[in-house]
Amino acid sequence: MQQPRTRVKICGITRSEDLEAAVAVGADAVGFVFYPPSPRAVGIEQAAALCQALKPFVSAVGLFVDARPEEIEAVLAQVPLDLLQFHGDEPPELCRRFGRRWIKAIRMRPDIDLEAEYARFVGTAGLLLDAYDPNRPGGTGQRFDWGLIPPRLASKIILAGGLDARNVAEAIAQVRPYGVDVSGGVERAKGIKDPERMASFMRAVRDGDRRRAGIS
Ligand SMILES: O=C(O)c1ccccc1N[C@@H]1O[C@H](COP(=O)(O)O)[C@@H](O)[C@H]1O
Repeated sequence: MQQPRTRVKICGITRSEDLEAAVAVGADAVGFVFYPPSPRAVGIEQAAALCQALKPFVSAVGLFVDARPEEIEAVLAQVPLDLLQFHGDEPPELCRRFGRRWIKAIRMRPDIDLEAEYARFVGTAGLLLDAYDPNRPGGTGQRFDWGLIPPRLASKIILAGGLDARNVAEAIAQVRPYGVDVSGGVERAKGIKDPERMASFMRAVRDGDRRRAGIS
């Protein structure tokens, strides 16, 4: 079998130079946060302009947190998103109604039954797992217990939550996820990415891929 390549999304892009740097280091996807309380939030016109600069074969992901359907439609009318990321308490019916591919974020707590969540969100392209924080819906820079992930689901999982260049190789070797998603771990300030941190993160991901393939 081919050596697996863990897909990488760099989330919370707000500036064209950060988008270019993310693509240059090999990100498979970039994320735009349409959640106004976030320090990484972007407006519709800003995101549309950023997407124009996106190279082929790199996906644009739109992140929403319990947005109203008309707010999501307004974004979709102007921003060419490839994938929707639902990071709140959206029910499956809402996730499915836009005719776009989507992923559902699950905030991990010890009592979560991930098999049941995967069965509930029929049609999802994957489950994005993030740390649970009672006060913030995501982007907290916190990790969760990776041991809560059933190995059977690994190929459906996009691992997130407190990842950075120091821990992502171990995360990949242990969880063997389809992809990883990072925001705070590659920033120098909220919403401002650091090219060096993005490059080290990508190197660490490839290191994790070698470890998961048993090549070290
Ligand atoms: O980035 C944000 O501000 C954000 C706000 C609300 C929900 C999710 C958000 N980001 C997502 O959070 C995870 C983990 O981020 P971090 O690497 O721990 O900083 C990631 O999936 C982002 O897409």
